[in-house]
Amino acid sequence: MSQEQQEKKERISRALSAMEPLGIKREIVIPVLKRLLHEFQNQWEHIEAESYRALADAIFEAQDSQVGCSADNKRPVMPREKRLKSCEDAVPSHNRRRGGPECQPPPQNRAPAKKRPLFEQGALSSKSREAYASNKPIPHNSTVMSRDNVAMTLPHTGERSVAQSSRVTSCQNNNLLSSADPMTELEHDQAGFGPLAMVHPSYFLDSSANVHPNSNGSSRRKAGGKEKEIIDPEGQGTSANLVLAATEDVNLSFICRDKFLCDPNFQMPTIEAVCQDVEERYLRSYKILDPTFSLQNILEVMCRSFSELGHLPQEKRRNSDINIIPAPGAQFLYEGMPACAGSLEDISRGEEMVPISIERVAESLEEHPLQFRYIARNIPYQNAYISINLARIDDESCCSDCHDDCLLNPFGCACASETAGVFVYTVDGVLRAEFLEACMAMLREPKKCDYIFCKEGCPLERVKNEEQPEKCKGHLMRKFIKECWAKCGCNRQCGNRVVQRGITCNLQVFKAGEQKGWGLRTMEDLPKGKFVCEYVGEILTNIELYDRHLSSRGNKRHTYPVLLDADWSTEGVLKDEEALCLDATYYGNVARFINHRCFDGNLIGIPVEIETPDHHYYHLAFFTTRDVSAMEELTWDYGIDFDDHEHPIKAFSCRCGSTFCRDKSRFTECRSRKLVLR
Ligand SMILES: C[S@@+](CC[C@H](N)C(=O)[O-])C[C@H]1O[C@@H](n2cnc3c(N)ncnc32)[C@H](O)[C@@H]1O
Repeated sequence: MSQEQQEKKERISRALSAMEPLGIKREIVIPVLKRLLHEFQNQWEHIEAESYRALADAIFEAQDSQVGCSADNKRPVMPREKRLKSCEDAVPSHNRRRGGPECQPPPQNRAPAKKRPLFEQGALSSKSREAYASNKPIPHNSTVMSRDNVAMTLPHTGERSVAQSSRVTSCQNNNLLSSADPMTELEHDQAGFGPLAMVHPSYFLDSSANVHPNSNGSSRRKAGGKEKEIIDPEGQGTSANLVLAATEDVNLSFICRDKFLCDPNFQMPTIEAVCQDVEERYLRSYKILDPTFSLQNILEVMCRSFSELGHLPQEKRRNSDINIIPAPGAQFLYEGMPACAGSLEDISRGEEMVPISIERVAESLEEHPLQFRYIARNIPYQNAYISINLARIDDESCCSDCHDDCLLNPFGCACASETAGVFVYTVDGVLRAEFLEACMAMLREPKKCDYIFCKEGCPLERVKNEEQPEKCKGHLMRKFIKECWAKCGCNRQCGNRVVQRGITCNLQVFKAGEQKGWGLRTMEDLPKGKFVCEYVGEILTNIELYDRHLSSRGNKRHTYPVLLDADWSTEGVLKDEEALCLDATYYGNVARFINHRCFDGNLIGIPVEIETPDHHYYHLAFFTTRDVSAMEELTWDYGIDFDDHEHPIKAFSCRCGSTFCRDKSRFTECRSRKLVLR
C-alpha cells in the first residue's frame, strides 16, 4: 500500500473515531465522508478542521434531508447549539486543534456543503441500487420490507386513505433514522430491511374497502380495533393487510401471509402495539431518549418520502434510484427470499441446475439466512482484473485436437499435463483416490517445504499491518485441478469437466445449532471424492477486502473470505490491487453456509483452473474427503490460525467438535468449566 493510501486510511479511521462518540455509526459516516472528499476535492483539511465539524454537519444535514421534512413541515431539527455541544463533548481533547476554536461555527471561507436533492445525497446506497436496478415500469405496490410471512408494502393508491389525517408532527431522532435507513442497512449489514419487490396491484387490497374474492370465502375480523382483511390473491392462500401509516396517496401496510394466519397461536397485533414494541426495542438498542420519538411518525415520513421520490422529474432521476424487481405472481419478495420461508424450495432461484432447499424452521427475523444475493459464478466486485480470453490460452494449455470425452483417451491430453498426464477424475466422475489423498495429506501434515514465501512483501501481512508488515508466513503449495474448457475439442460431457458443470447433489441449508448458526448438509449419500460445490462470491482485491473489513467492523455477519493466494509467492512483487480473494458475504452461493471443522472436515477445497491458464485467478471447489451419509453436515477446514490475533478477520470461538480442534481458547474454556463443575 502506498504512503498516500496509508495516510488516507489513517485519516478515515480518525474521522470515524471522531464521529463515534456522537453515536454516528461508521456506515453513516463513510458515504458522507466520500461525498465531502469529492466536494472538497480531497482536501482533508476542510473536513478535519474544527474537530471534524464539516463532517458532523454534513451528516446531520443528510439525515435531515432523508427525513424528507422541509421547513414547511415545521419539523424541529436538533438545535445547532445542541449539535455543537455534542460535537464538543464527543471529540476527545487531544484530537482538538491546539489553540483552535473547538466546535466554532465554520469559517466564512469554508466551502459550503452543497444542498443536493435526496437522490444525489446518496440516500440510496450503491449496493442497493446495483442490487435492485431495473428499468421496468413501476407497478403500484412496492414491498419494502419482508420477514418470513410478513411484508410491508407501499400501495400507491392515488386516493385519500383512512389515515390521511395523520400529520408529521415532530422530529425523529437522527440516529434512529440513520440506523433504520433501509438502504444503509442493506449495504452494510445486509439486514434485509430494504425495498424488496414490486407486486402487481391486484395482489393487495385498498385498506379502506375491497375484499378480494377468496376461494376459501373472504372474511373480515377485528384486530385490535383495526380491520384485518383476509384475501386470497390469485388463489395463493389467505393474506391480511394491516395499514400502518398513510399519507394522501401512499399507504404503508403489513401483509401477513397464510402461514401466520392459519396458525391458531397467531393473533394479529394492533398497530399501536407494534409501534410501542418497536419504540421500546429502539430505546433499548439505541438509547433514544427524545420524548417526541414516534415510529408512527417515521412511517408517515416514509410514505411522504416515497411519494416525493416517485414524483421527481425524469431528468433528476438516476436509473438506479428507483429500485424495482418485478415480481410476477409475487412469489418472491426479495430475490432469494420468498414471501414464506416455509415454502422455500430453492434458495438459488433457479441459478443452479438442482434446487437447494432450506430446512423449515421458525426463524426469528434477525436470523434469516437469505440476506444475500445468490450467484452461481464468481463475479468481480469492482477493481479485480481477471483476464479471460481465448488468446491467452496457448496450445499447451488446451486440447483443441481432442474429441468427445478426454477421459477415454488412454494417452491423456494437454489438460492433464498439470497433473503429470493423469486426469484427476475417474470415469465415475469422482476424484482419483491418489490425487485426493495427496491433497488431504498436504492439509493434514503441512510441512515447511510445502509452503512458499512471498519475497517482496506479503499482501496478507500488509492487510494485517500496513506500516510494518511482518515477513510472509508462507502460502501452501496447492495441487491444482485443470479442467478442459472452451478452446478444447472435447464436448461438454467430457469427464474432465466437472466443477464447471455446477452442483448436482441434493443439498440443504439447515440450522446447525445455536452456536454455529446455519450450515449445509447433504440430503443424499455421497461417495468419497465427489464434487459438491464451489466457493462462489465476489472477487475482491486485497484493498477492497481491507476497505470492506474496515467499513463493516463490528458487523458480526461476515462469512470467511477465501484468499486466492496459491500463486502469490511466484508473482514477484504482487501489488495489493493484484492480490485477489473471494467474499461471499453479500453475493455468494450455497458454500457460504458451510461451517468450519478443524482438520477432519468431510470436504476439502481444491483449486481448479478453468478459464485462465495461470494460477492468479482460480476456482475453489469442494470435494468429499470420505463417504458422506445423507443428512450429514458438510464441513471444511477454513485454515484459520486461531492464535493469529492480528488477522483482519476476527476468528470465532470454534465449536467444530473435532478431536483435533485448534482453537485453544475453547480448550481453556472447557477446562475451566470442568474445574467449576468439580
Ligand atoms: C461461512 S459462514 C458459515 C455459515 C454460518 N454458520 C451462517 O449461519 O451463515 C462462517 C461463520 O459461521 C460460524 N461458524 C462456522 N464454523 C463454526 C464453528 N466450527 N464453530 C463456531 N462457529 C462457526 C462463524 O460465525 C463464522 O463466522
